[in-house]
Amino acid sequence: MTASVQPIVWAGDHLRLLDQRVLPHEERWVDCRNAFQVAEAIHGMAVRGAPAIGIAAAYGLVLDALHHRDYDAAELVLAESRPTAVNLRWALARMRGVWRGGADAARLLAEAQLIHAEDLAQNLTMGKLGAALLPRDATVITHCNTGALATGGHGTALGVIRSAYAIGHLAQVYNTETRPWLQGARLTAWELTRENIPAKLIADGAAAHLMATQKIDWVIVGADRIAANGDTANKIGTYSLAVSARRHGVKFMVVAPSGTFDLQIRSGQSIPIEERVPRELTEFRGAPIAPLDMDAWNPVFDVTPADLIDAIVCEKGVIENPTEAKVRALLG
Ligand SMILES: CSC[C@H]1O[C@H](OP(=O)(O)O)[C@H](O)[C@@H]1O
Repeated sequence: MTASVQPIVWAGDHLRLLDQRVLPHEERWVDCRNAFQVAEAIHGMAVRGAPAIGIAAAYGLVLDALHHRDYDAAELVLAESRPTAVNLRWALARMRGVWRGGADAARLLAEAQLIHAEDLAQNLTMGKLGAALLPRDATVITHCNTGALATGGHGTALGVIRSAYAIGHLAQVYNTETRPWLQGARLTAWELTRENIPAKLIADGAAAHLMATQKIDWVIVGADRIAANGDTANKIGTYSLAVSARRHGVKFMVVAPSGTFDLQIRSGQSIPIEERVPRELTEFRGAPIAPLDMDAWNPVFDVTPADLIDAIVCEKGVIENPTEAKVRALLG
């Protein structure tokens, strides 16, 4: 079972990206013909989501290889497009391994397409593993967008939700709006409503009240980088969801493929947190929300300590109550 939407499409000599800046009310595509244009699409969040930006970056290298452009320059501009999601660097490293072997554009394309296909397969595996942790007719909260739009298809946390719904283990989703970029209100809502999965949108600030007043079984989120000890960087607001979940006896699940783990860093303190421009907070689509002279601080990720996480689901298996020993045992 895969989601109907495919936001990343290889079109023979260019890459087509479903522009996530204008969903859900407009379906517009961005056509990229070189690595720089893919890097711009990643930085500008036309394509976003940790696995999706890794997949897009892999295709970006192919675009430049097709025209025999400098590989190192292409890799650098892509690597610098966003700092937190380690999947970007993981994909670039995997492609470099192939290029170093003297690969031509056709071989690089095959590897990019393999990364893309493997991500979908991993998400379907994680969907099954995560759905099995949920009780029948579960009620869950999810944050940001972790669906087909953020991955190679099906999704990570939203993939667990899709898989759980398919087997009767899901009665209700509450998806947070996820300010300031509204991945939840615009993208997760779009994916859930297209598939008639029972969901209610909530303000980010309503999640703790929901957990305090109603039976919530799990909070299920994605990840952008997971340190060796299980500390997890994810969309801003994830940490406060984890604190509220622990306070109210709600279980907390992180869903991420193995390409999201960064075993080079031992704790979340070493994860670079992306800060974006203040106007993403003070405006929405160019319309001012705050006074024009209002400054803002706009970190777009935070780190949830491993001791607030009940389970990390990846395609290699489930890590319950994650510790460095357990993470390394599963992921080497
Ligand atoms: C499937 S992981 C998606 C992950 O990426 C999102 O961040 P962004 O929308 O800024 O790329 C968010 O942290 C999601 O959990």
